[in-house]
Amino acid sequence: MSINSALCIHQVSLSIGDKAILKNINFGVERGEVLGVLGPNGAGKTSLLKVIAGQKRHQGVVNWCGHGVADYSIQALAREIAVVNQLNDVVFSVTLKQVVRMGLLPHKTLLSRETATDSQRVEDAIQAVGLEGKLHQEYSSLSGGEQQRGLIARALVQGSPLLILDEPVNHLDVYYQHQVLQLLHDLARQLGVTVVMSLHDMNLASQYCDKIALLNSGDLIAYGEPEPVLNADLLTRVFSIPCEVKTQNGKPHVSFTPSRKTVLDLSRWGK
Ligand SMILES: Nc1ncnc2c1ncn2[C@@H]1O[C@H](COP(=O)(O)OP(=O)(O)OP(=O)(O)O)[C@@H](O)[C@H]1O
Repeated sequence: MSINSALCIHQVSLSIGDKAILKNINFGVERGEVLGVLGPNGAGKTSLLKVIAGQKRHQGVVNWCGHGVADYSIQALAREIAVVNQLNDVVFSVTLKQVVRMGLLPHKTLLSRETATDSQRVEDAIQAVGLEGKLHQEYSSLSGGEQQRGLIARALVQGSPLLILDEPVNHLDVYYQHQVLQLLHDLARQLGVTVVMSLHDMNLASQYCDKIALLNSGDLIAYGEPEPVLNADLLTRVFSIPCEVKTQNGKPHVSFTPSRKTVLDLSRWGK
């Protein structure tokens, strides 16, 4: 990890009450890299993304391009960092186009009007995520996967050089999982956008991420390229399920082989 990395996470810790959520995390991400944050439920993935996005008070340093995220004004931070949270951040009655248009706000003043170029940018982003037929549909009536793609379109419109996404493919079918991850990968490669996202699917992470951060109970267990991090012994230990890793198309491919025994006690639910 370099202290000079575009995104530098240095000795970052987060506690809530007496619970340590993140423990002395250190890594760096370069411009145009795609980082996948992996780990079991409760490992601290969302908390880490919120810390990086400047949404949670923490100990230690989070620098983006040499400046602490806490030092940016709210509008300057929104120009630098676009965030796609897990679904639920649009609660009022608006169309898809209006939601995506919100991505323009960090670039506008109170009095500035939307230009033809702005409008085209919004429509292009909606097209990029395959929702051009839904422009005027009420956002809340879209399916979970369509809403997710709408939020990604909003982040595209925002045009920030750092893109943070919490489980961006969670609600997507297999076709759109690959479409969205390929789009994020292309943004990184072609426009130099730095992408940081949490994922649960290790094989998607292996295919689309340059680096992987593996968290467990708030600790950074491993960090680096997919091959050393997606290691069978390590994953078996972290996820408590036997696991095998083979190489497919030059990338690690992970298969878990769970035992059929359940740890949940169903005896009280019988007749
Ligand atoms: N406000 C809070 N108060 C108490 N505990 C919290 C709070 N926010 C998060 N936590 C705890 O911090 C831990 C990490 O939560 P986080 O949401 O970051 O995990 P995650 O890795 O994203 O999990 P998941 O895969 O289930 O989404 C969890 O044990 C969670 O219960």
